[in-house]
Amino acid sequence: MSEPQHRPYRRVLLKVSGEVLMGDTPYGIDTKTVESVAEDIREIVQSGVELCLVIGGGNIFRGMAGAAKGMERSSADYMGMLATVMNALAMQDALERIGVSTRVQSAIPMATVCEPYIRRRAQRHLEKGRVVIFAAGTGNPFFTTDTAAALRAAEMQCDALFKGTSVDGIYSADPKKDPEAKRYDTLDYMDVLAKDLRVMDASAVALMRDNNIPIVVFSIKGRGNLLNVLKGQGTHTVVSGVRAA
Ligand SMILES: Nc1ncnc2c1ncn2[C@@H]1O[C@H](COP(=O)(O)OP(=O)(O)OP(=O)(O)O)[C@@H](O)[C@H]1O
Ligand SMILES: O=c1ccn([C@@H]2O[C@H](COP(=O)(O)O)[C@@H](O)[C@H]2O)c(=O)[nH]1
Repeated sequence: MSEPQHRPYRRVLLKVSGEVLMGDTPYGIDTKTVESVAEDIREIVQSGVELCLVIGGGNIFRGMAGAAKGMERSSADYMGMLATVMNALAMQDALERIGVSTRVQSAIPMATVCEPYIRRRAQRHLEKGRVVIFAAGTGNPFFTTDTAAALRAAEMQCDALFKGTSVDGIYSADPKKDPEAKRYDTLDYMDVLAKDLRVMDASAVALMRDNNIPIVVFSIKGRGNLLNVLKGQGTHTVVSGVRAA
């Protein structure tokens, strides 16, 4: 497999898997894990990268899980979106405690808690060096935070979408289920879609393909991984329009 190509990124959207924020606990927010991710984020903000964040909600609630137990899907999805607001506030708190200036913007307006999502305002925050945390996904049920991350990455004209998750890249099959699965260094958008490699929603991958924004999948579990991957080092998979040789 070829070495991943490094290109400098000026503005990045980082999607953090909600499940990672559980740390070793079975549910919810592990403060130490949130603090560790916050330290990683501070490092890359200090390196001059403009950073926005989308955090999943899988550590608290997923709409599909509620629907599987008989809930109306839309109501369950709104609960999932509210879960992402809790994660966003936890991350904001951890970042501000270590001196990183942040704003939370929610796709579901909640005026007493955070700003509503306003695209031009978010861009201004980024220009000023603030980390913008986009909460409540897209604000619509039947979507996921992967799609929200892709949507905001396109709106913010990001140079890359980083997906920080619990696996260190995209494999030929789910590595948690298939120990024989092989990791790719690079992939074309179409490969991910055609091979049905389910590390990220197909709608998110298609949106990134249409806007020619590379996706970088890496494990955010190890301290320092984010900066390494940003430098083009460490283990990760880059998805772009460039097919591997
Ligand atoms: N081909 C594949 N390569 C790598 N990972 C895969 C693949 N197929 C499925 N996966 C799974 O995808 C998951 C990565 O997605 P993640 O858990 O971050 O989901 P998410 O829904 O975005 O996050 P959350 O809901 O926790 O916020 C990993 O747990 C991994 O086991
Ligand atoms: O745009 C969106 C984003 C999310 N949801 C709901 O939230 C949960 C948690 O998000 P994950 O991406 O699974 O971490 C998701 O399962 C949906 O129920 C949504 O409805 N719309």
